Amino acid sequence: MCGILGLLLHSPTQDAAVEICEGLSLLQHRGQDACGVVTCAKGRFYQCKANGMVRDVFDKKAVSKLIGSMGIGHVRYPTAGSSAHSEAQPFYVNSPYGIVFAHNGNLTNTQDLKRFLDFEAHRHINTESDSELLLNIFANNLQKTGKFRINEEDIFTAIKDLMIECKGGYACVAMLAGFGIIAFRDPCGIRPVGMAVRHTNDGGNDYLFSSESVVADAAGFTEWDDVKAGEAIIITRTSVSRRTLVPNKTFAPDIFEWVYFARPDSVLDGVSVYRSRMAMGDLLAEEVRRVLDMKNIEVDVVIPVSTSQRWKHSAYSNRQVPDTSRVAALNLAQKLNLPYREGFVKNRYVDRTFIMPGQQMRRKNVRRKLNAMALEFSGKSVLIVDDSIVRGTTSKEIIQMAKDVGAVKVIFASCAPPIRYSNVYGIDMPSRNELIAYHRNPSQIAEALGADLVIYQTLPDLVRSVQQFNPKLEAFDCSVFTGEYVTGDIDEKYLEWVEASRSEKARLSAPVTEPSSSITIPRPNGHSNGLGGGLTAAMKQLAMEEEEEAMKRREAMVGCSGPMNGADDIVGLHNTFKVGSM
Ligand SMILES: O=P(O)(O)OC[C@H]1O[C@H](OP(=O)(O)OP(=O)(O)O)[C@H](O)[C@@H]1O
Ligand SMILES: NC(=O)CC[C@H](N)C(=O)O
Ligand SMILES: [Mg+2]
Repeated sequence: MCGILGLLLHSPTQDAAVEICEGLSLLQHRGQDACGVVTCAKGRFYQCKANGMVRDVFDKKAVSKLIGSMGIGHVRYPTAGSSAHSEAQPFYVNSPYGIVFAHNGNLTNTQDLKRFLDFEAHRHINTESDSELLLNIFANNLQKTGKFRINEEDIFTAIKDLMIECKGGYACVAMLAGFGIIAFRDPCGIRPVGMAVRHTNDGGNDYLFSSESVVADAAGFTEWDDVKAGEAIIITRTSVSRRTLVPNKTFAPDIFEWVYFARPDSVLDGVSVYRSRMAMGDLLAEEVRRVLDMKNIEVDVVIPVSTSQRWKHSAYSNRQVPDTSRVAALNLAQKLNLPYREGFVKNRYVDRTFIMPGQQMRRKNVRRKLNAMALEFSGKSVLIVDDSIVRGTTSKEIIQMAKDVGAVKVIFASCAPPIRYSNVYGIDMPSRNELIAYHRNPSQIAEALGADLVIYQTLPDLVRSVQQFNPKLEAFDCSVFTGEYVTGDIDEKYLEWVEASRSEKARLSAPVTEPSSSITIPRPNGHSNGLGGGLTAAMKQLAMEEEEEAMKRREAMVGCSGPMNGADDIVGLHNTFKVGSM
């Protein structure tokens, strides 16, 4: 799950960069590792990208160099490759025509694509990012037209072929130099992207593509319309063309977008995230009541995992972390007629922990992020509500915190069912073994977390929480709960490979060979960790993570210290590159 954005302004004399950066800051909750923007003016591209948050990478000087009235942007949460600067997006290829590309999701046939691009298309791939492969497949398909100038028809054909060739989850935005911006969504519509319009005073239209509708609302765009599964939209200065290219698959957006990823003030595929979370609280209340009655347990107070906040921290103000569990917890408390109290106070300067790289970093940050107020816990039987329990990092820490400040009983309720399976479509949950619910029943989970009782939402109720607001949504990707993958092509061998190559453990072991391939996956950042042989696994893990953090800091400072990805040069962070105009 990353954030993607595209903007084309009606006036060719206006710059798009400021609005793109503001939009990206509204999508920051979708990716905190790296961000980037590429704009286009008179057929030339201008780029700025680096590891770090939008507020850190895009200062006034950087934005002022991004000229041009159209552009695309990206915030990254890595699910393939590493966190290296070279894998920050948008990606660029100069041929054909000059293309930049930003991707949210994850491909599941990367080894086949890699082989094809190498042996048949003869395209050089310089990183481990699946998004670089996706871009090169798109470029190769456009190249096949052999045309000096292309049109919409050629682009639709290229994307249609891409949708047949590329498996997995992908919502993408692209820009062709001097031509326009493009958005498309995989045939199951697993990841979100939509479009909106802003009517200008001189009778023209500005166009926006964004992962979430909140960006459109904030920038005065209206007529939000989701890109359909298997559909592509091409916007030039003179036309908007849209076409469903692969119509026969089941539309199955990832239900975890409503559970955790998206902001509550967004509407995804016709369903308000906020309303769906209220419904999650209502339905979870019924399950909580049933279990508490059955076990004859009394609860004094309902406490969500975090508190709301808004802050002005940078040029891009009004950033708001989703704080997913609050909406549901409030409804749950009302339904059960129990007091609702904000027992945990959040340090607003610590970001989302689940999307942080490395377990050590995630654990450290839960404590830094949340503080339990003794007066709400002491001597009470508390029901803590969170949106989900994944690795158990957050819940374990806060259950302990609640006990430390005197809670006599801690019951933990989750708005999502137990998560027992890997995600392969763009959420970094590669390893079943790392999931607290894997091979555990609720009472074993409670024991592992240190809670007196854990209560989960049922899957039918979770589906109902979203579906009731748009009955046209007939299916969802619920693979993390069921192990059933909507693309229908994920087998045990693939899951084992993902697990072996991307789990926490994998980082400590030797490179992994991909299934039925001789290609090796290098360590994160493609370099040796330089550790001696006498360290314990835990010490190695910590040292690796610290080294990675330091590496990221160094990379963010100098702009590009890793391998290049087409557009990079060695002039530093705010590099500008130029390509021939069309
Ligand atoms: O079981 P875990 O592995 O800890 O993952 C689940 C937790 O991670 C997320 O919080 P996060 O801090 O990322 O974001 P938030 O501030 O939106 O709650 C989510 O809301 C859960 O609290
Ligand atoms: N979370 C995402 O959407 C990640 C996009 C892409 N797979 C990457 O790792 O950069
Ligand atoms: Mg949370």
